[in-house]
Amino acid sequence: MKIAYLGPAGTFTEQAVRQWHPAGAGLAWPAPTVPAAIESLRRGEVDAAVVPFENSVEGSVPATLQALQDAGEDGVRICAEVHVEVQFSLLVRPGTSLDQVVSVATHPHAMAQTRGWLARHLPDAALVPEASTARAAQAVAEGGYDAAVAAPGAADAYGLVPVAEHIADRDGAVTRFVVLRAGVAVPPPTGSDRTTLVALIWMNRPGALLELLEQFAVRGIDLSRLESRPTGEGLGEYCFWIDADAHVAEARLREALVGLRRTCREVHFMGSYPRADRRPAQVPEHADEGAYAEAQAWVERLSPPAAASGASPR
Ligand SMILES: O=C(O)C(=O)C[C@]1(C(=O)O)C=C[C@@H](O)C=C1
Repeated sequence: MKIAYLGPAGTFTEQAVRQWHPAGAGLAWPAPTVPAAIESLRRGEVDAAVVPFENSVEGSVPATLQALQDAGEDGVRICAEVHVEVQFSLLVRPGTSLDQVVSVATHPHAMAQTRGWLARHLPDAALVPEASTARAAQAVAEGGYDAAVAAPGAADAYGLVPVAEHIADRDGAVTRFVVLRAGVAVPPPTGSDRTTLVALIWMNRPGALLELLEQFAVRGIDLSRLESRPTGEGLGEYCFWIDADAHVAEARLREALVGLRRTCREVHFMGSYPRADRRPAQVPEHADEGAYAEAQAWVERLSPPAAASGASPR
């Protein structure tokens, strides 16, 4: 399997690839940006793309959400997720000391997670955003900057050394990565699944967001994430990214999707896939498969199809 990921070698995304597909990691293609990884999947040059989705401290990764919004429902789908614990080191060329550092490069999400440490220890340093933490480390090796905030493992890849370790402002940060594929079947339900949707509601309709949430609430579906993002169509035009703790094969989610489709301007199905933490879904009794099957059968008994009831249309 050929896998594209946000490169170069040494990113946290590469760690996610190793976790998801240890055998495929050696052949993986380090894409320069998230959109480039997704585009290579759309063009059929790779079988999967692994990209960062959200971080427990800094929130969602805009480049990924935007690229997926641009790709639309028919482009690519999420088929798995991977959680990676992130830890940051300040990497320099051998021989550089902390007081010699006047420029620091890293990915904006890594910058945000180490902002306090950088302000305390390098208040005068120029902070430069780079495409990834490993790209920043590579640029330090090339002489472009004095230091990079990167994964500890990136030091070996680029001949750098840590001048400081564990520099995150909060311990235990986790980044959630998603595995994208094109033209493959939805993975079967496992009892611990998530479904990602993008919904565009009628913005001028009072109660439209409440109506969207009700589709899940009345069917006993827990939402683990709800985020509004601009659609790009104009000021005040938003779409909602939703993570629902259910699988599209379950009756409760299928009915919720019917409700969303009827009441929203647009709904995009981005994939149903197993949760990385394998936490079993909490399904209330009134929303389990048995409850839906029993209720459906009852409705059918109430009004049999016209032909079967013997009624002749006039
Ligand atoms: O630059 C990397 O190493 C990445 O894999 C990207 C990324 C991100 O987009 O959040 C992943 C995890 C860290 O939070 C910092 C950067």
